[in-house]
Amino acid sequence: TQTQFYLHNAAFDYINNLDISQHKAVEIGTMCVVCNHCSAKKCKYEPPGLCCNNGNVSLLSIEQLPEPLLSLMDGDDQSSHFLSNIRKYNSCFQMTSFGASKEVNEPGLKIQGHMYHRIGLLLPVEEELPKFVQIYFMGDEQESTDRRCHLMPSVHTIQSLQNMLHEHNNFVRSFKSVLQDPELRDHKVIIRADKTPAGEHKSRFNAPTTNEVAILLLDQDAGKRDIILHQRDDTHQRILETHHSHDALQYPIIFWKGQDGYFINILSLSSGKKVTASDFYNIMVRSISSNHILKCRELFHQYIVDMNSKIESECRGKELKQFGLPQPRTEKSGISEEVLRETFYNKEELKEFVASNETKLTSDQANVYRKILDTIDHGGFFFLDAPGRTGKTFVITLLANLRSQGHIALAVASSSIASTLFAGGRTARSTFKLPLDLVRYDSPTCNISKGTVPAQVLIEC
Ligand SMILES: Nc1ncnc2c1ncn2[C@@H]1O[C@H](COP(=O)(O)OP(=O)(O)OP(=O)(O)O)[C@@H](O)[C@H]1O
Repeated sequence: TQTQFYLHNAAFDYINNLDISQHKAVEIGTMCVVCNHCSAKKCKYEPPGLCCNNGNVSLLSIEQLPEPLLSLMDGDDQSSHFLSNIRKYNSCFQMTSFGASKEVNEPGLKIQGHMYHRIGLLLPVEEELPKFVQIYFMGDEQESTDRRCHLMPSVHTIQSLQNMLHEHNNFVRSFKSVLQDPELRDHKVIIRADKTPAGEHKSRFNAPTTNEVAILLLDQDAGKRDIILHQRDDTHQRILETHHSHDALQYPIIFWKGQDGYFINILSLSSGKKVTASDFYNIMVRSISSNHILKCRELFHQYIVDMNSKIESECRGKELKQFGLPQPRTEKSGISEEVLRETFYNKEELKEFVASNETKLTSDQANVYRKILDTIDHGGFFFLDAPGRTGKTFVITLLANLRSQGHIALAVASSSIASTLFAGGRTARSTFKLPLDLVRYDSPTCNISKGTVPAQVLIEC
């Protein structure tokens, strides 16, 4: 049936309009299991250690929201309007831009490729309207509200959220103090990617604390992963997903205080091992009544997609076994890349090719072809010589017959150009590791050691 066929290689060939959960072999189910340690919600078959690693990772308790956010999340008159438009409200206050390498033009949040966030200048360049973080520093409170109301025309809510962030958000407060100091106006501001709070050792905690947020260093040397904000130069910087300030700069409605998100050096309290992004965010979305992230509707969806991309980017370069996936077959497991290269032909296609071309052989060609094939089992040497354009290459390509039966047939030629005549063709020099500096050796030998994979390939061919 279509669904049986569909699951084969489904992860590599995603089809948007097929509902994979309908397949009888797929059970996603509801998130009906709650972890005893961290209260994270999980699906039935997710392992116990998936969230907090059986209590080994713990995050700080969630602080109560300040007003007006508390009422807006918890059902005052404005609440339903706010929650229905929460992504728009967040965009009014986000300090970084949100982008993807490919956007899909469909309703809802649909993107493809990599997601990224960029941050620009603290102050707008001349004749440009302030945007993102610049709106916080427009000078006049009313002007900032008006600018934000272009995006979300709800003056009262915008104004009260703006006041809340000016009062509570560590980034806004820190940036403001830099901008207000005339002596610092031409300095760049660095938000360090790796930091240890003054007087503390980083292994003391396994969750970032709010009072270490927004460490701003002026005009020091910046590392590759640091965020640099210029006040004057017209530059935009892409923020790495694994920077601790990434989440707070993009989601001020969720991280109203500028709290840290995941960063790559968080250590587990008990084991001292590094906490992964996946551990961190599984606990972030834990089910406890005070967890306002779960109430953020579309903003929560965006956040989940964004954090998933962060987890994926952290996974790049790791081994499959770390995710419980089967390892590719390697040299140690008996089949190496070299053997795979010589056996990875589509046998059915080759059989068709051979069947349709064998019948075309002239009697002389067929004679040569049969003689070579008959010698395969006990070995032999042949030198095929005939006038040009009489079909020597044609006969040799028909030795695809061997590959169609799963045998190894190495196609080698003396030059690279000649080797392109054959499928899988390589130069004799590289295939047999022929020594090039014949002058220096009395009896030069090929550099293929016994018991190695190249030797195995030659033995099998
Ligand atoms: N029996 C055959 N039936 C159909 N086409 C053939 C046959 N033998 C050879 N050809 C075609 O004739 C052309 C020349 O053949 P091929 O390139 O194999 O000759 P060659 O002897 O290798 O030439 P050269 O010595 O110049 O390299 C090719 O297009 C090939 O497909």
